[in-house]
Order: sequence, then structure tokens, then C-alpha cells
Amino acid sequence: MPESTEVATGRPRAASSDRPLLDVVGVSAWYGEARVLTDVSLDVAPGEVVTLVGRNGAGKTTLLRSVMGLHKQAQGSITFDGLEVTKRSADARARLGMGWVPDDRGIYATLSVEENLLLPPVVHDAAWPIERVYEHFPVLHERRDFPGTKLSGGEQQMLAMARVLRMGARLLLLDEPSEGLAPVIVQRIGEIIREIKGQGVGVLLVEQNVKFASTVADRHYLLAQGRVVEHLDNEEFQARESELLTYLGM
Ligand SMILES: Nc1ncnc2c1ncn2[C@@H]1O[C@H](COP(=O)(O)OP(=O)(O)OP(=O)(O)O)[C@@H](O)[C@H]1O
Repeated sequence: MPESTEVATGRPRAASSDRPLLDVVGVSAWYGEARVLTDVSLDVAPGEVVTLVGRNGAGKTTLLRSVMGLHKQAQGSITFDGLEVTKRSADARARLGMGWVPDDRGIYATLSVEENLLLPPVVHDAAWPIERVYEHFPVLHERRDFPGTKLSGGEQQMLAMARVLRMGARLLLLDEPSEGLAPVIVQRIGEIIREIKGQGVGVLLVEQNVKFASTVADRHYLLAQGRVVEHLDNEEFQARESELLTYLGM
């Protein structure tokens, strides 16, 4: 587990990361006149799982969308694998290996599982061959001829994650992957996230489920009113679990 250290800027980051896969510096964002993110900085190393935790409305989804280039009213600097991407479109970021998994999972209902997997283009040479996808997501192999509509919520979540890995994502941006899923399925999603991490893929996930977050993540950023108010390694996060649950109103 990486330990937090202070760098020259005073910004905490993972001790293990020589060069972060994702480096977010001083990001602010607005909806019209309303400022919802203020000077947010964070980083994710390859093979590291980092969560954004916070109350409803804290700005987690907006931050994830800003990182992906989907929220336009934002400023600050976003670097992916050493390349400044701040001015690049979401499509261009996807081609570099940033994988967006929205909370509605974005599955094409009328297409089969396999068609959902194969339809998006391979955008990076880190792309997982379909065989590797099926090895890590056996349920998708079993259901490969099923239409999207026939999948459970958990299967849809797995398909959405598998699809971006097949495209070549080296960083997954996951918006509440555990939302609305039964505990046993959440557990399976957690296992898959750990497998993905083992493949060197970085993961930044928005998560309200503190227990789940503590089983998958290396580090956590606590967001309140659009600012990072705490940066915790997982050990500290687990030690303060009940306090965090109270704070988050759970
Ligand atoms: N389309 C929008 N137009 C105006 N304000 C918005 C819009 N979407 C979100 N907001 C506001 O921006 C703030 C941050 O919202 P955001 O969805 O990023 O928070 P969140 O932490 O992801 O919360 P939740 O878990 O409820 O989605 C909130 O005050 C929200 O009301």
C-alpha cells in the first residue's frame, strides 16, 4: 500500500508513483455562474485504485467528467501518461487510453454482449483481446449472445468496464460502479477491479459505498463542496470508517 508523502507543492501523492498515470492540478469547474469545483488536485498511478468520496452534490461526478473532458466549463491542468490533455476532446482522451464508464453504463440494449464489446473501435495498443476480456469476465462469455436488455445491473457494469478495456483503456474512470447492485455482485465487481489493477490499469472511482471503497482502493480523496478536504491512504480510511459513514450520512 503506498504511503502518502508531501511533495514540494504540499500536495499529497502516492510514494510509489514515479510518474502518475493521471495528474490533475488545480481543477475548478462551473455550471453557469455556480462554481462547483475549486482547485482540485489529485493523481493516480498505474495499477492504483483511487476513490473520490463525498456527500451528494460534493462535485464527484463533475470532477470525473472534467477529467474525461466531458464537462467543458472547467479550468486547471490534466495530464495523462505525461501528456497534457486539458485542451483535448473526450474522444482524443479516449484514444490515449482514458476509459469512461458512466453511471448509466451506456449499454446498447438491442445489441448482444459481444456486439457491445466489439462495436467501439480499438483505440490503443493496450487494448485487451476479446479472449482476455472473457478470461477476466467469464459471465460475459456465458452471456455473449444475450441482448443488453437481458443483463442484470451487475452484468451491465461488467460489460461497461470490459468494453473500455477492450478499446485500450489504461485508466478507468468509474462513476459509482456499486450503485444499485446486490452485495454479492458488489463483491464480484470489487474482485474484478483488483484484477484490473493487477494488470497495471489505474482506476479512479466515485464511490458512496465506504465499505466497498475500502476493499478495493489504495487511496481516497474526500471531497466537500467541490474541494479536496482530506487525502487518506486505505489504512487510515479503514480506521476512520465509522466517522466517515457518519459524515457521509450513512
Ligand atoms: N447539470 C447541472 N446544472 C447545474 N448544476 C449542476 C448540474 N449537475 C450538477 N450540478 C450541481 O453541481 C454540484 C456538484 O454535482 P455533482 O453531480 O458533481 O456531485 P456529486 O458529488 O457527484 O453528487 P451525486 O452523488 O449526488 O451525483 C451540485 O451542487 C449539483 O447540484
